[in-house]
Amino acid sequence: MSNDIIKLTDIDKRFGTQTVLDNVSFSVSQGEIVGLIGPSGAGKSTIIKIALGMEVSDEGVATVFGVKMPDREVLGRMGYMAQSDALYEQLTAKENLQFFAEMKGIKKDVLSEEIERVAKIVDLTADLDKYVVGYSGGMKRRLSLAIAFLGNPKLLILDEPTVGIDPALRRQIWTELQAMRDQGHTILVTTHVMDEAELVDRVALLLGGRLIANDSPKALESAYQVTSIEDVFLKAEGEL
Ligand SMILES: Nc1ncnc2c1ncn2[C@@H]1O[C@H](COP(=O)(O)OP(=O)(O)OP(=O)(O)O)[C@@H](O)[C@H]1O
Repeated sequence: MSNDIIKLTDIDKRFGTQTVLDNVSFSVSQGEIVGLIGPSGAGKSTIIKIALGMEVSDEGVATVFGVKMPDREVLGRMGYMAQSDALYEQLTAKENLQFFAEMKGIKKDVLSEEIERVAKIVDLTADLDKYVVGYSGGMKRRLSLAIAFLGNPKLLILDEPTVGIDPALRRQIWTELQAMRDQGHTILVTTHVMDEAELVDRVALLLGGRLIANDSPKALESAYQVTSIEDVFLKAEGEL
């Protein structure tokens, strides 16, 4: 059996006359962190939405855990963090976590413990009783991330999870993502932060609607004869 957790095959996506994805095939295997990078508007969020079944491709097939998307049961098995926060601003952070935990079917007897666990990862323990309307942008991002972590899902799909988060906490979050990976979890993450792209197992570089590179950071740096993913990105962009 294949160990592809996410598998996109021959995906084309158009919005009106604009081709956003052009014959993109892409997979994420069990136990790896894949970083999806590319300039703004390259189609990263669209790939994620197609994997989740939130957008329908014009051509091609998207499966997650071997099941064609969208599928309610599969969605319940993953943690997803969208690019814009979908939070209840008039509730406290703890109430938001309680609500999403119940939606995920987390049992009442472990609820408090689970909320404490995810809040700690994103350093929100002291702010759990505050109303989200008073949260800063970075705090809202952290709360969204904590929601994605609820239930310790086997698959995490994170669209720009660290925007607005300060460097020390970003590092802490990446350490956690790598620990999850080491326990066999699978993570697909988009990022604009190039030093984060150095921390993934595989970088998928999207340019002009096509997947133009898909390899480990070290292999890409060597293929492009540069010393950082940022330079891979710049060189690839210049070559297009
Ligand atoms: N629902 C939609 N209707 C029309 N055009 C869309 C829609 N969604 C995305 N697009 C267009 O598709 C292209 C890719 O968008 P997408 O959000 O996937 O890019 P991205 O790589 O995630 O960008 P960013 O890094 O800025 O988040 C953009 O040109 C965007 O304007």
